[in-house]
Amino acid sequence: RPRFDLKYRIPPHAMRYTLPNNYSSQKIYQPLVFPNGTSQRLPQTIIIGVRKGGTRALLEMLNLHPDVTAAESEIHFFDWEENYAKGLQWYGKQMPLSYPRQLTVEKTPAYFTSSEVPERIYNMNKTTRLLLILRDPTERVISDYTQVFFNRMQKHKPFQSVEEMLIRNGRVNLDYKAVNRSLYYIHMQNWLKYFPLSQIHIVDGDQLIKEPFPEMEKVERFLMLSPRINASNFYFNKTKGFYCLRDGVRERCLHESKGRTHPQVDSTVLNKLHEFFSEPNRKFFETVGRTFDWH
Ligand SMILES: Nc1ncnc2c1ncn2[C@@H]1O[C@H](COP(=O)(O)OS(=O)(=O)O)[C@@H](OP(=O)(O)O)[C@H]1O
Repeated sequence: RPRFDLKYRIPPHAMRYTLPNNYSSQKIYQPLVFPNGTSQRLPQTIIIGVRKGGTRALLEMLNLHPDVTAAESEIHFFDWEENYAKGLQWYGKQMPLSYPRQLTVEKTPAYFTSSEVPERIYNMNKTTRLLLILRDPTERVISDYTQVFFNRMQKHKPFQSVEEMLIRNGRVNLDYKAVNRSLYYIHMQNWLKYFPLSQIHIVDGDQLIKEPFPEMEKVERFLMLSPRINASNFYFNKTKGFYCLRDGVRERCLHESKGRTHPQVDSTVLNKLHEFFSEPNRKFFETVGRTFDWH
């Protein structure tokens, strides 16, 4: 066995003097291996966001691959202090059982915009392959608004119109978190302090809506998975207005909270948003060396 494996068998207090300065006891994770070879492995790939980018669709589509297992719910390990404090053992226990040949993936859309997360993922495993799904920033803001609007409406809480939220004193309201989340280049810079661009695959969320298969082929290639996802895994459902998934005989669409009708937004407000995002978008394209078909 390679020598470094030893570190997983020696208790941390006994290793104090041989460990590097930046060592964190959180690095130790020992999953229980069942007789059939399955265990709850830490994710080798993480869908880091963006919120409302299409993270659920991406996770479910990736999960069609036989060599992928996905954590069902959003774990919020790296962005919620109370979870992070529970350590890697806790994180590992949130993962599905997998065979050694399988990749484990989790998605928490808030990771992308949480400044402390890149370093924490790096500390867990600097070879983690990151998936980032992005959508036209203006569309994303409106989707974000729509989600909060629905939640508040369901709870019979008051809500403001999208225009009131977006515009303050005639300008785009930077205090509105949804606007900040769409400033992709700012958040991307945090990730690039820890991960090379080659380790972050950006999925075009607008394309994933229109034509999921080619986007998923790119994801397979990035993750070095054999090409097992097929065009026949997707079919367009007219009632839903989106592609749904076919896995053998099983057909299913995403939950009704995915693909909601957005409110009609005043055209001057929309134009202001498009104008507002044009410079941040340009900076983002420059940062990642790639352009997207955004307004
Ligand atoms: N196939 C398919 N079916 C349904 N919805 C799809 C699909 N592909 C992408 N999308 C888009 O995913 C958007 C929701 O994004 P997320 O899953 O990232 O949202 S969340 O942050 O987890 O709440 C969701 O945003 P809204 O349209 O605003 O509801 C969808 O546009």
